[in-house]
Amino acid sequence: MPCDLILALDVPTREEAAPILRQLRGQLRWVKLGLQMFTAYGPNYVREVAGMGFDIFLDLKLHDIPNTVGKAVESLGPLPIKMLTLHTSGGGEMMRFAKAAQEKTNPNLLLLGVTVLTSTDAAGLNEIGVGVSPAEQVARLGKLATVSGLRGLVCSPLEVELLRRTLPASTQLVTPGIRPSGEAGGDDQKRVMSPAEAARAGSSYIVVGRPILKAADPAAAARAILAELNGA
Ligand SMILES: O=c1ccn([C@@H]2O[C@H](COP(=O)(O)O)[C@@H](O)[C@H]2O)c(=O)[nH]1
Repeated sequence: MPCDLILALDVPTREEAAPILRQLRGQLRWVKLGLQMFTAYGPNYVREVAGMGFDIFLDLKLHDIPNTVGKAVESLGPLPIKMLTLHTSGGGEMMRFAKAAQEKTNPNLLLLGVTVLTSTDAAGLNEIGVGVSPAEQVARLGKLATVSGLRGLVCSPLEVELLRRTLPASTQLVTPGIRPSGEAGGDDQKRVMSPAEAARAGSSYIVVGRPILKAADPAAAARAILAELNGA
């Protein structure tokens, strides 16, 4: 199963983003715009990056009452975005409202349900009153998202094999928590794998931010990961 790279463009300014996008144009297909860039520059920046030829994953992780999330999806629908996130922990009704709004405003948009953040481990789940392992919670939320109409999930690559055994084969599994060493350390990501391991496990897409953005040559780091995926 092919696995593509999504660059998480988590930088403070558009000036910092510009040379990276310029150098990767034509080589990288997907760019993820998240809370940092969207809160700074808003919908116009989404249009601008899409206009450069990139496919846009808008990672806003919506989580609110069903009506509010549905209305937010309606407002976002006309944007040139191909993926949009919401938190599955918002519940089945919230996801159904989001799905209905997406079908109405942007039928080709893939809604992705975030299961358990890759920065959360068993202790982190326990801290918020969830007494099961990350894998069990991901399986539970993944099933809820699927019966609520979502066709894609965000999870750690560590849970991909488990989800592939239980969910429809067409489910798109998008996995952040990618570290080229394959090991967590030094930052907030806890449930991690290397790019090649994540691809072999069955990820549809991997999401990589800091390992590319903090490299001496970000464009070269992105190209190295693309090559690693091609060889996986
Ligand atoms: O569970 C999740 C969901 C989303 N993310 C996002 O992915 C990138 C990862 O960035 P790195 O710098 O490679 O850690 C970031 O934008 C997160 O908001 C995630 O990490 N985990």
